[in-house]
Amino acid sequence: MSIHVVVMGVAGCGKSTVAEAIHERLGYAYAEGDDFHPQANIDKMSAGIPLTDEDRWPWLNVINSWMVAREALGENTVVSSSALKRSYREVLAKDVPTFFIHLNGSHELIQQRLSERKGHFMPPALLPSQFAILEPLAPEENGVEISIEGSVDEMVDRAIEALNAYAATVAATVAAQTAAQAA
Ligand SMILES: Nc1ncnc2c1ncn2[C@@H]1O[C@H](COP(=O)(O)OP(=O)(O)OP(=O)(O)O)[C@@H](O)[C@H]1O
Ligand SMILES: O=C(O)[C@H](O)[C@@H](O)[C@H](O)[C@H](O)CO
Repeated sequence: MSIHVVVMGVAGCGKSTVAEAIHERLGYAYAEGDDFHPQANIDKMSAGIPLTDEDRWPWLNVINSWMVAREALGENTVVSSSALKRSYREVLAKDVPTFFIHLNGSHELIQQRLSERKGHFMPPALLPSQFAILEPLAPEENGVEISIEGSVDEMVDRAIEALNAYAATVAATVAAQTAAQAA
């Protein structure tokens, strides 16, 4: 069983930064979730208009298909995707065991990081609309919430520590299944 990670949270929380670090440090196949948006979605956000559920379903399904294809190849994956609502996460995790890492921080901190970022289509003015629909992970969902406070290295270390703990539980489950089959 492969491991599939979605790094989630509102725009500018650090998803790409953390997902790239997981790719670099652990070798998981990596995709930038924004690259799967149809051009119409990018145009809409660039114009300062929040996406609707209808805008997001096709995008979420394409990301899910990407993960399902890699699961079939036995690859581990990491992808950045805001995954703001539980219903979105259910689409992402369809037919593939998915671990969510929610990067959480204050509106003020993320607004500040967004306003300092250069060359990205997402206007900082859309941040309130992202927080307005954000549904944090429920206890029964497969994932963890980590703080984005501090340096990039501190944030990445927290994410990798959480992922390693999850990977250990997956390895233990696989070992137990193998032992049961051999018995
Ligand atoms: N811990 C941190 N300390 C300082 N700056 C950070 C930290 N984490 C991320 N940043 C910076 O904040 C900005 C947003 O990070 P990033 O682009 O990774 O977020 P994102 O969630 O992928 O954004 P989007 O959803 O818009 O694609 C970037 O300029 C990044 O370099
Ligand atoms: O669901 C959404 O509204 C979008 O995915 C946004 O979150 C952006 O794509 C991303 O965060 C880039 O800033």
